[in-house]
Amino acid sequence: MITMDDIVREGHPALREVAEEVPLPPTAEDKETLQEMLQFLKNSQNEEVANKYKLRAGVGLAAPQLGLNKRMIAIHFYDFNERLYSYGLFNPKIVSHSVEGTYLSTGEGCLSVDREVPGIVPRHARITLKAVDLDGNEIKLRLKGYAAIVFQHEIDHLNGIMFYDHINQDDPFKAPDNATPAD
Ligand SMILES: O=C(O)C[C@@H](Cc1ccccc1)[C@H](O)SCc1ccccc1
Ligand code: NI
Repeated sequence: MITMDDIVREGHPALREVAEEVPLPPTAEDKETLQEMLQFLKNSQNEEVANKYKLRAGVGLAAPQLGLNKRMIAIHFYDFNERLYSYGLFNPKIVSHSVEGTYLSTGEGCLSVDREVPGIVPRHARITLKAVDLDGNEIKLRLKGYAAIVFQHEIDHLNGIMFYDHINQDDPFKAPDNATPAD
């Protein structure tokens, strides 16, 4: 099972690389890895398992955070309306996005960052994403609000981008133009 020991921390080169497309159909190994990434998120949100294995809660995980240069992400969370988002995705791609922006008023964190980095992280308010899921199906997702933020955070990891790269260094808590908070 994946534990925090498997998650690389800032400074590791994998977090600053552009990850490679995964050849499809996926190998059994790539499929197994993505399934383990999804299981990690479920484990991290289960109090008993998280305490036993000292897991930090996570709603998303990208393969580069395991030191793997592969375009794979796992997502697992319930949004504010209790809708479950649970996906293992190969080669996710944002195909369109809104001009309007959004952000979490409390900022963002990252399982690969063992420190608080305060500040607003501007994100697209709505995105349309295409990917291949664990069953090999091509899927298209239209996302907004918190869900859009989580998927953008993970897809950033595939492009070597960390959440704090987006924070306005001159005024970290300045609300971005044309943006409304998601929370
Ligand atoms: O490091 C990661 O990629 C996982 C992040 C994803 C994330 C953080 C902030 C905003 C959107 C996505 C972890 O989930 S950080 C810990 C966490 C746990 C529960 C809720 C929000 C953040
Ligand atoms: Ni992260």
